[in-house]
Amino acid sequence: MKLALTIAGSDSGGGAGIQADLKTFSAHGVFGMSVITSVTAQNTKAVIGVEDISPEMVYLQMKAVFEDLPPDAVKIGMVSSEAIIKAIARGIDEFNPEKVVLDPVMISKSGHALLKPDAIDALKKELIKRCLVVTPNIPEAQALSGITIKNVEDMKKAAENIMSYGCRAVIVKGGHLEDDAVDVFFDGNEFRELRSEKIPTKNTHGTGCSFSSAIAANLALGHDLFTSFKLAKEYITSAIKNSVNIGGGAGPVHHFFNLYQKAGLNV
Ligand SMILES: Nc1ncnc2c1ncn2[C@@H]1O[C@H](COP(=O)(O)OP(=O)(O)OP(=O)(O)O)[C@@H](O)[C@H]1O
Ligand SMILES: Cc1ncc(CO)c(N)n1
Repeated sequence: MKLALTIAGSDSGGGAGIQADLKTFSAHGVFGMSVITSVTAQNTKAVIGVEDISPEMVYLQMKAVFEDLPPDAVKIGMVSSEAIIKAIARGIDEFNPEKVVLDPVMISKSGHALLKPDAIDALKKELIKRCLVVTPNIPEAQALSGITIKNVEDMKKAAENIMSYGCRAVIVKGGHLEDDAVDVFFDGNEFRELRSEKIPTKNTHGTGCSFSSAIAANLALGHDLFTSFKLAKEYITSAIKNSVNIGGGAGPVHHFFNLYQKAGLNV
């Protein structure tokens, strides 16, 4: 059994954060574990409260997991504050995971800040260099690079800039582009693009979380980074196509666990 760990915030609505990550791991047949950084009171419409877990408790959750259940890959999502970033950096340095995917979550789809503005500097200086790949969406790539992004060329410039903080690859996600959903991958040598048609739906809660968790799950399964990106892009496209129209706001993407299909059952 392969193991994957998510270090992220809890979404009470079940569509993003820890909940989306664990559903994604299960859909890939990977055993999921969690380090909770923050608890959000959230649904498809809004975030109505946020309470951070103490940095020491974030570190202790990492210690408990790594000392007994060393993960094959790690995904980091909402980190909330500089103190939590420092606790995660301490855990990474002590336990040395090889494959870390960082989704630099800043603002929820409903518009609520999930990272304190003064923590962006710590994200750049303390976390990015400890990660294999960073997966910003367009507003996050703009905030990290200082480059205004209007098209794929700008996405490439931003990816190059973010690489300078010391990760081994960057994927700038194009879900916020007007036309096709184009994601740009850069590993310091070459740029590669994966494109899918924009699916016309309001139900995209959890796309970014599920996408980065799918990359981590595929890395845990032993795929190389670009293959993991390609598989994750297929997974998220399918999850958005099958997104669920629940709640009054942006409904969640759907995660398939195909064990029933494997057993020949049609449920
Ligand atoms: N409407 C859509 N149709 C097709 N693909 C999409 C759509 N929206 C997002 N994607 C894809 O989903 C993945 C996640 O991208 P997105 O830019 O939505 O992340 P995000 O903004 O970080 O998500 P979140 O708001 O959950 O944090 C990318 O591969 C992107 O191309
Ligand atoms: C806890 C959490 N993490 C990430 C996101 C993504 O926007 C969210 N809405 N909530």
